[in-house]
Amino acid sequence: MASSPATPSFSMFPRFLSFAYGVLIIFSSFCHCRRLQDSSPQGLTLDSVRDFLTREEDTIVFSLIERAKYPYDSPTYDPSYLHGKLSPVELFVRETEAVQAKAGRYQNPEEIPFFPNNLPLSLVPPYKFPQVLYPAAASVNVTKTIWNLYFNDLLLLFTTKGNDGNYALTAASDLVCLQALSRRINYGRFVAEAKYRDAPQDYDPAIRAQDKDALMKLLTSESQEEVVKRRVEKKAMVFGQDITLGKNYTCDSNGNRTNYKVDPSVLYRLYGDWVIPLTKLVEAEYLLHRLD
Ligand SMILES: O=C(O)C(=O)C[C@]1(C(=O)O)C=C[C@@H](O)C=C1
Repeated sequence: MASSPATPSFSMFPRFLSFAYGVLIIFSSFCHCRRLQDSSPQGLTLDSVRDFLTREEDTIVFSLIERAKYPYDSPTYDPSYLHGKLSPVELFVRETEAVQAKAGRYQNPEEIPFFPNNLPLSLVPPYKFPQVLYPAAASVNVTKTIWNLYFNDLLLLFTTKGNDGNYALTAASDLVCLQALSRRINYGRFVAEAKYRDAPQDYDPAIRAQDKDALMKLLTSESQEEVVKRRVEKKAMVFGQDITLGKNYTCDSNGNRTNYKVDPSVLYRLYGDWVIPLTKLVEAEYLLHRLD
């Protein structure tokens, strides 16, 4: 029996709907990709990367304040304590990084593990983080230096002597400090990329000559460094003071409070001697590969 003229167009309707839906999906994902492509180059400016570094200061200051709740707790750093090759802190960091890798932490190019070998794959669906770094330079990092610096020098400057048995808590606090420092310092890759995009003509000759000293000079802003050191010292004063309802805090002869949880001068020194120089080193090493 011949079908009525209305029947074929009715049966086409679901196919038309799925076709329209398909077009809509393709169009919306195209718009999404365009947004990512559009936003990344414009979003990466010297102001935006400096905003990121400023916000990271809060995380660093708070993480040191948290670690300072516990004494040094030397068994945390002693491999013989576990009768093996790893100290409790190294065991803690390796195991935590494995869990965080599964949860997708290292999909974000801002995050770099301390022990990248043999990490499990992420179990979460990939997220399209904007890829703003130059691929040949993106893997530059100084995590090993940060690790050694933290345990050999920094920790002793802001923890009290002693042992209260809280080794898991000290190791957990150490990892938060390490991750905050690493994120800040290795963000030098993004700072360098922003500076390079601003004025490639200034950097290209030094990159071609592989002249690290010249790059260091170009990257340095002494006035900005002073602002950063003073601000982080002030944050240590504000975040690390005891909050009381009465005026029962201790003061020095100038009337300044003295009972901070982490000595603000340690923060000034940490930034002046290590954080800023290492960030600059990352910036320079990144740029050395910017034309590879
Ligand atoms: O803000 C910049 O221009 C940076 O490169 C960052 C930074 C820093 O680590 O805080 C590093 C080098 C400059 O001399 C000033 C500051």
